[in-house]
Amino acid sequence: MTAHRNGAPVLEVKNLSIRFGGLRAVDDVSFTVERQRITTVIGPNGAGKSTLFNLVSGALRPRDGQVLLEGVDLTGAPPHRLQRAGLARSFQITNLFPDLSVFETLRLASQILEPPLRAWQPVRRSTIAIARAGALLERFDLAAKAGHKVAALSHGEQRRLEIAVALAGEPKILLLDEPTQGMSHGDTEETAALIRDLAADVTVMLIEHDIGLVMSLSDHVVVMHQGRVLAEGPPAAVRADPAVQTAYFGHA
Ligand SMILES: Nc1ncnc2c1ncn2[C@@H]1O[C@H](COP(=O)(O)OP(=O)(O)OP(=O)(O)O)[C@@H](O)[C@H]1O
Repeated sequence: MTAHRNGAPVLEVKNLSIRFGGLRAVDDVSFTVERQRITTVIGPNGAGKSTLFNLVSGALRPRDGQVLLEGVDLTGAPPHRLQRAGLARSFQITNLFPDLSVFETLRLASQILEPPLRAWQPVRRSTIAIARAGALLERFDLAAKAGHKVAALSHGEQRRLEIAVALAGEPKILLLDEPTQGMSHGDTEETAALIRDLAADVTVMLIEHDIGLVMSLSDHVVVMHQGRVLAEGPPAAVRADPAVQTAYFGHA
């Protein structure tokens, strides 16, 4: 399977829908994520952004619609299968193990690159995973912290490590759920630069509330409102859209 299989986009979401009781949390949502572009999903609280991410990453099964990764229908596939197929997700809530070292965290995350029959061999022989962990330490400027426990890292370093963990398996698409949430201004700027840098290697799709960041970071913006796609397009065009002004910014 080549990276450019059939020339299909990295991710296609077609008519995706889910209901919680009577609530149409995601309602007939369709859009395309093109390769090596940063696509951002925005929308007011409760618009359905997290639910959409849960559907795309396999945490929830849709009632209707399809999720295609490079043209392959993976609708309803469990998260581990989507991960093997090249979809990685980094969570809003820090989900690192505080007592593991930074290096061990990255080596474990890179274990997916080892051939399946070698996955359970003694870890010192996991040469691919060890090499990948070393490269990630350099890339994410964490080499000086390799032996430190995750708990000893600053908030910004932990977020960098989370992104490194998500990239460890060399995914085709990386989903980031509010990557700058709770960060100081300095850490936000640093993370934005990191995401821009990442986009050269991997397609990025994110949920982000910081509208300044959305405007400066995104190639494509999808605006959700009440479970539906209200508008999509380049950031400036979306921001100027009167329907978006009303629904999202609270004025026309
Ligand atoms: N498991 C669930 N059961 C019932 N209702 C849910 C569930 N998950 C989400 N919802 C509801 O679905 C709607 C969409 O929620 P969702 O979390 O996807 O919105 P969001 O755009 O991510 O919001 P926020 O910006 O506040 O995170 C909301 O009304 C929410 O209360």
